[in-house]
Amino acid sequence: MKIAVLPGDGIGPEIIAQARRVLDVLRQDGLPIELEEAPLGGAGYDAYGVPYPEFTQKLCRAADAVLLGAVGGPQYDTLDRPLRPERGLLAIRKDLNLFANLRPAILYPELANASTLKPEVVSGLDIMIVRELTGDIYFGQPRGMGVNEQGEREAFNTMRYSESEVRRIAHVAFGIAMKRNKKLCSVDKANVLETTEFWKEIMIDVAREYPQVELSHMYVDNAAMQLVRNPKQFDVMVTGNIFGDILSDEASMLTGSIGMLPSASLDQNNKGLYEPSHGSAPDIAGKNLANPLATILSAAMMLRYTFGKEEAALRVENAVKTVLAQGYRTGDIFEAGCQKVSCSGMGDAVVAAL
Ligand SMILES: NC(=O)c1ccc[n+]([C@@H]2O[C@H](COP(=O)([O-])OP(=O)(O)OC[C@H]3O[C@@H](n4cnc5c(N)ncnc54)[C@H](O)[C@@H]3O)[C@@H](O)[C@H]2O)c1
Ligand SMILES: CC(C)[C@H](C(=O)O)[C@@H](O)C(=O)O
Ligand SMILES: [Mg+2]
Repeated sequence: MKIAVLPGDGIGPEIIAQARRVLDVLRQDGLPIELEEAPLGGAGYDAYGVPYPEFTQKLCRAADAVLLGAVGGPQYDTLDRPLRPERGLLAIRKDLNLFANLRPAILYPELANASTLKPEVVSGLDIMIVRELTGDIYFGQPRGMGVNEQGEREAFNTMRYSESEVRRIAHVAFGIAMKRNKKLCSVDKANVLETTEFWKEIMIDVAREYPQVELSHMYVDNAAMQLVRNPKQFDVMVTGNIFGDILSDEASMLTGSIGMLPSASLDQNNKGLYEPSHGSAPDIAGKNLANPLATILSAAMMLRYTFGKEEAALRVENAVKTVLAQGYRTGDIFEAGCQKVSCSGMGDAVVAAL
């Protein structure tokens, strides 16, 4: 089980350290886990002058899976655009063809009060957001900044999807829906954007191969509203890169915190990159305050999706449930009556629960 570990920037190294401790326990108990670290993002720029250095590329291409902390930080925001940390993240996703991003928003019952919604609206929440990750306005050409025909400065990006890109993510989403409750909601803006009208058309076409799945469609603005009105109407949601980015951050708060939302980014063969959905949290970086659970839960997703180690994945997820039931909380999910712990303190608790 060859895992490339990319701590990245900001809180990245702190949360990755805790996930590594979890993997160390599993290794001691017999899983043949091999970990090797490399820099990505700002750390890549600092070490090699580019956000996705060749050293990192080689390691990640040779690995079975990649575990990533987060990238980015204000100190890098003034770099030339291609050198910015976030470009390193986009580059590795494209390089490894990680087109299917799974972001499960699950409410642990102990965190019902941490959710921004009333407990009765979110209790039992379990949504899987399937986000297309290597297309859309993130990658569409042309893009850039320049001067238009009138001599005025302008900037542009292109929302673009090919048929094969939409078909393959549709199959992933329908496949997941088949294993769950056979309900899939495709989120688009087909009333305005050709790209997503096309998306919707292809979703309807692929649906013919999955007659047991009930496919519905929703405009993204309504979906954003419905997620905070009545989120339990959703089971699996499938959407494009930018809508999925935004809706998954929104959904994270239904579960109590962005620090609880893991993710898997998969290629056609379940090789994957696993990372929390949040960023490098510069406001709390270096203070041992970050919630490491999204990263630890991402490691559990890695055990499940890339390595097929369902039992080990459940063991990690159950350890997370245990520490929440024991009352351990980092600041982002803290409530009166619970025990406040640091990032490493949460790691201690998870290791003890394992
Ligand atoms: N996948 C990634 O690596 C990724 C994702 C999102 C943003 N970013 C980058 O991260 C930097 C900061 O972005 P941002 O501030 O918009 O988003 P962010 O997710 O880093 O932070 C948003 C808020 O959530 C809090 N937060 C995030 N993760 C947390 C955790 N584990 N525990 C407790 N609190 C947590 C932060 O303290 C902050 O208040 C930017 O450079 C951005 O581009 C990277
Ligand atoms: C940092 C950024 C490139 C990234 C994205 O937009 O995909 C992040 O917000 C995420 O959700 O993983
Ligand atoms: Mg995001």
